[in-house]
Formats: sequence, structure tokens, C-alpha cells
Amino acid sequence: MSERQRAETTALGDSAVSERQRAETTALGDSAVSERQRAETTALGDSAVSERQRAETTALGDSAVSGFRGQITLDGPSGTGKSSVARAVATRLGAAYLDTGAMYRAATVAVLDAGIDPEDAEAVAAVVAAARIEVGTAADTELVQVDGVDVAVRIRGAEVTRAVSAVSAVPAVRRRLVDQQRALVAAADAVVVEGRDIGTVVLPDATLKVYLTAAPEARAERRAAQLGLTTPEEVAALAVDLRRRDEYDSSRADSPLRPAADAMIVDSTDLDRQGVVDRVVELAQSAVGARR
Ligand SMILES: Nc1ncnc2c1ncn2[C@@H]1O[C@H](COP(=O)(O)OP(=O)(O)OP(=O)(O)O)[C@@H](O)[C@H]1O
Ligand SMILES: Nc1ccn([C@@H]2O[C@H](COP(=O)(O)O)[C@@H](O)[C@H]2O)c(=O)n1
Repeated sequence: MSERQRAETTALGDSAVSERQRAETTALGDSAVSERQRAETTALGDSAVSERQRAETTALGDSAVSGFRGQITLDGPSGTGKSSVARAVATRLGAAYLDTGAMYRAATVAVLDAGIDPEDAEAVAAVVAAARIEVGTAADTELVQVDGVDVAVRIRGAEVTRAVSAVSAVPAVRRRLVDQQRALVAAADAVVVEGRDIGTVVLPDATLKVYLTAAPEARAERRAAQLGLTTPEEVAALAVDLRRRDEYDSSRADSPLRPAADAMIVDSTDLDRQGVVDRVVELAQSAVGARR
């Protein structure tokens, strides 16, 4: 069975988005309770939230554009809207969707479970080489597994978020996951792939490359709204975490975060999500037209 079929038939189904939001809500909490437990018990994740998010994604992707064939890459700093925009664009174009950040986060779960220091590059490389990391490529579900165990919730927790940039800076980890990403992409006629190095390294010949940016304040406020956080202290802590990850991701030696030379820069600071989705779909149509 292909990755896509597996993702489409997985039992994760209805609760996937709500689960993800619950896990993210724990990002600022203390570490006394396990990430998973907190993710599972945080109040935000009721089914009304899931319904709302699903409705939003459906609405953003409602006027389907048929016949798109090709690869769209969406790179950019944390919290610029890559995931939500990429999912909606994939839905609108009837394309597969690949969240490469979820793959690095899954690799981080394997590292943490092995009790390895995320900064110990050699040990990290060995653990990740031995782990079976699986992600789905359907835009409407979230399938992420490590050695057959569902980690879709856990990868969004604070413990993983803190360690993921160190794990993803290890060249052997990148080589392994990039190979896997290219294989998943090769199985799809149309695909939207989001991450940090997709346009520069993973798919240098993509049909369309988009680099998404947004002012740091807007990103922190959006993430706070997503997590239901309201106090200035909470928003400030989120801003610090976004900045820390961006600095780490931009300054690593292997595949640093940066726009590809031929990427279209889309600044979403003054655009709502629908505006960004419309812009990317418009750019995709132009890119396909230009190739005909
Ligand atoms: N243009 C926009 N206007 C307002 N809110 C937005 C916009 N784009 C995305 N959002 C919201 O901002 C939050 C962060 O978006 P998202 O998770 O898609 O970012 P991301 O770039 O994938 O982040 P990360 O790299 O950390 O995974 C979400 O709640 C999303 O709905
Ligand atoms: N192509 C990519 C994608 C992600 N990373 C690293 O993973 C972290 C988590 O990514 P999210 O999009 O899920 O927030 C990110 O901070 C990077 O360290 C990467 O290196 N390359």
C-alpha cells in the first residue's frame, strides 16, 4: 500500500488536528508531567476545536483547481504559516502534502527515547539510522510513526520542540530524511512540500518555490492565538522560542534555512491565510502556464 493510501485510510482521522493543537498548547508548560500526558489532558483539544480547524482548512481549499501536476515547495521560518497554507493549497490543488518538519520531529522522538544527548551528533546519527520513521502524505490527516508507534501528538510537545533543531543539524540525519522525502515526492504527481531546505536542497527543480515570511511579532501573536495564550509574558516566551529555533536553523552548516535563489518571497504579515493560499495557488498556475 502506498504512503498516500495508508495516510488516507489511517484510523487517526477525525481527531488529528485537535490532537496536534493540544500538544502544541503544552509548549510553554513545565516538564513535570510527560509531554504526552499533558498533550492528552489539555483542555483546548475538544472536538469543537477540531471541527473548527477542519472547517477552516476546507473553506480555504474550497474552490478546487483541477489538473495541477508538479511540486510546490514552501520554506520559511517557524510560525510563518507554512503548515496551514501548505495543507490548504494541497487540498485546493488535489495534491499530496508532505510536512518534513514532522519527520525531523519524529527522529527527535527516537533520540529522546534512546536517552541520547541531542547535541551528540554521532550517537544521534546512529539512533536515527536505526529508527523506522513514517509520515503520511494526505492533506486532511496526520500520520506520523516511529517504529510503528503513533507519535503525531508527541512530536508537537515542548520536549521535542526544544531538541529538534539540534537533531536536524546532524548531516547524517538530513541525508537519511532527505532520501525518504524524495522517495515520497516521487510517488506523487502533484505535491506540496513544506520545511526549511525544500527549495534549496530537497527539490531544487520544483515547479514553484515559495519562501514564506512574516514579521516576528505577527508570528508570535498568531502562535499565541493558536494555543489560546493571552498574557504578554506568554506571547514574549513564544517569541523567544521562535527566534531561538530560527537562529539555530539558519546558522547550521548543513542545509541552513534560506530562500532559494529562484524562490518567490511571500510576506504574510498583512495577509490573512486565505490571501496567502490564493497567492500561492495563483503563483502555481502561473508557473505551470510558463512551463507549457
Ligand atoms: N496569514 C495568516 N494570518 C493569520 N494567521 C495565520 C496566517 N497564516 C497562518 N496563520 C496561523 O498562524 C499559526 C501558525 O501557522 P503554522 O503552524 O501553519 O506555521 P508554520 O510555519 O508551519 O510553523 P512551524 O514552522 O513552527 O511548524 C496557525 O494558527 C495558523 O492558523
Ligand atoms: N526541511 C526541514 C524541516 C524542518 N527542519 C527542522 O525541524 C524543526 C521543526 O520543524 P517544524 O516545521 O515542524 O516546526 C525545525 O525547527 C528545523 O530544525 C529542518 O531542519 N528541515
